[in-house]
Amino acid sequence: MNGPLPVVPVSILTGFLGAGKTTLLNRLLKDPELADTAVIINEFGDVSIDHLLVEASSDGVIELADGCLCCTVRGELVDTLADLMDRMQTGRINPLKRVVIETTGLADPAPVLQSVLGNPVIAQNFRLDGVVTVVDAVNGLQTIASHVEAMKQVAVADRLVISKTGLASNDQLEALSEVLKDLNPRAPIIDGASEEAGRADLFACGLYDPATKVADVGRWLQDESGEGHDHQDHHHHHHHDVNRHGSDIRSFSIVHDRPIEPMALEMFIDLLRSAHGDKLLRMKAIVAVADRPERPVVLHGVQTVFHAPERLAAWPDPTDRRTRMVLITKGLGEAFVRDLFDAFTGKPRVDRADAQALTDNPLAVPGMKF
Ligand SMILES: Nc1nc2c(ncn2[C@@H]2O[C@H](COP(=O)(O)OP(=O)(O)OP(=O)(O)O)[C@@H](O)[C@H]2O)c(=O)[nH]1
Repeated sequence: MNGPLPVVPVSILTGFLGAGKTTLLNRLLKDPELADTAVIINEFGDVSIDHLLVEASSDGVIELADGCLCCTVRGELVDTLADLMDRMQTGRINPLKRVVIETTGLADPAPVLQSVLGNPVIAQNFRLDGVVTVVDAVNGLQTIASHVEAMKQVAVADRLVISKTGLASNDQLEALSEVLKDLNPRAPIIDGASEEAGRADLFACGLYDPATKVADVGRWLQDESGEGHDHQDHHHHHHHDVNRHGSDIRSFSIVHDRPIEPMALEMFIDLLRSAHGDKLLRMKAIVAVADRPERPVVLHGVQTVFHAPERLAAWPDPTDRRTRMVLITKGLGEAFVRDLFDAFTGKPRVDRADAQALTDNPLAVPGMKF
């Protein structure tokens, strides 16, 4: 038999909704240095899209679906790490050089860190080596000011990567850097567009040390280490984990099985963005568009910013060509968005306005002008 396996470094990739975690990860995974890396991704919502968009060979990506890593799925993370160790020990997988955990954008990082730092079994086999936090240059300031999770993600980081620098002004970048330095004076700030951000050693930060962070970090970790924490309470209630993040935050999805007319899609997105963008924390979709249904379009909305749509060459899973849309909203109800979608995609209901009525009468929906 072989001797004990070396302790595997675990890195955490975090950052608020839509900051650019998956984009950065996809870039990093091209570095051959990350060949023997297991990636654990976690997303909100009952419809999975992320795993379709991470460009790694599928056996390296483990998905923890449905729920947020800092809440319901925390136990699942510990089980997954234990299972990886078991598979290495029994030779079913090659020894891993590293594990990368990509958290959901709403994750409070403290319980995630505590899962690795504070669990005695996990700590025997894994060590926390690097928390990398992605901050969006356009929305970052606003997001840190309004979401405590985003602020904590910055404070716990070993390295801060600013994404979307090309979309922001110098003033925006300077103001953001000031805030980042206040919250986390020791973490280097790296331009996401730089070569440095794309190299595997971004993740290699050395053993995680809360003492190098602002004093609050130690306290957050301490708070999470107690047993009987109310995370358990969320276990049996689908969607309830979202409530940890504020009672007006909702995650829901829309699935549609017929291709959507390009114009209808554009109007739906336009209206959602212009009238309700501030309430739309995140929108992610893979869409069958009627002009070329065999080549789906991927859409990303992050607050009022909608990124350029991307046409995929083919469906990631050819057996499932349904349009899938995941939304995370704050103060914007599921029924409202669903009705709007139905109105534009030609599923009128007897008691509700259909698309024609909506476009004939711009006052029918506030803010709509075509
Ligand atoms: N222009 C530009 N766009 C970016 C950059 N990074 C990410 N994006 C875009 O931002 C959108 C969201 O990026 P993702 O990588 O999916 O963000 P995420 O943090 O993984 O999102 P969640 O998992 O939903 O929290 C996508 O449309 C990306 O193409 C960047 O550096 N520049």
